[in-house]
Amino acid sequence: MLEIRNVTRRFGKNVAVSGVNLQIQPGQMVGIIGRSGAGKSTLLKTINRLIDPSQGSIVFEGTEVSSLRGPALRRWQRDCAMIFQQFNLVPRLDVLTNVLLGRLNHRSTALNLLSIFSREERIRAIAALERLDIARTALQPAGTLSGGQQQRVAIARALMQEPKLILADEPIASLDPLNAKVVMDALRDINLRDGITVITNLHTLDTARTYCNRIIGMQGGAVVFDGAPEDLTIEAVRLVYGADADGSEISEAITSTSIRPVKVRAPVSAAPLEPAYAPV
Ligand SMILES: Nc1ncnc2c1ncn2[C@@H]1O[C@H](COP(=O)(O)OP(=O)(O)OP(=O)(O)O)[C@@H](O)[C@H]1O
Repeated sequence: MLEIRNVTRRFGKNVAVSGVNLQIQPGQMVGIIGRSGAGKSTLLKTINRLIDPSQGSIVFEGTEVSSLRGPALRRWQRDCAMIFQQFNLVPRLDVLTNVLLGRLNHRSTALNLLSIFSREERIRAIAALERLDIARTALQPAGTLSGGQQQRVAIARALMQEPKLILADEPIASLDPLNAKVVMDALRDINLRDGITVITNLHTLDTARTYCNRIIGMQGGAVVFDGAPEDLTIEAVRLVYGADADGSEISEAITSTSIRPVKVRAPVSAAPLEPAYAPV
């Protein structure tokens, strides 16, 4: 179990995450929603220790990960794979090598310096690519792939880490609806078949409702909603997102980052990943 105990993170005077307490059971698929600046990314990054909490602690299976250093911290970051909106691949390296980079924290520094990967590691990397239906791209430079394919490479790289947790920071925010569905389906498959806990920031409510069995809503750095998708009533949504400044209805395709809502044309439930937003 992952426990976030009274975690606060400040940047100067700005409180990005404020007194967050959460317990996340193994195997959950958790969606974090909230407006831009609500603290979603900061919370995920404190779990992975890309950012350290200013106060509070994070405990995983009885180990306080918020105080780990050196090799123990690297082992935690291996157990806790991270997927980013912008994929974070090495564009000039081929896809297979990008996936193999997921093994780095499993190996000695010498092997890493020599970039020597075993036959078994290569077979596993190809199997991960096959699972995500992109094995045919294995020898292409990662930068030549579409956004959806690159995100699938990033997921294959995460799988190579053999993680206990996958943290995904707006994994579909840069993708078109079809690729967004492919990526979310892949994360759900990993969650269901491998039992890996997935915690993902999402910028649309309908995606959170469709894929997650628990939704956490953040507002001003604090958790203001924590429950099942069916408990996310319109009142709860208003609590998370606040009342719309222009008085327009909050839509299921409400966004948190670089995209802003426009007047919605049709009930979104009919088309879960249909975008009802326009690029800024
Ligand atoms: N490295 C940083 N230095 C200073 N302030 C930061 C830093 N990272 C985040 N913040 C601030 O912390 C607050 C929360 O940011 P965060 O990125 O966690 O929000 P978010 O909910 O993920 O937003 P978005 O959906 O836009 O990514 C914001 O006010 C942001 O400006």
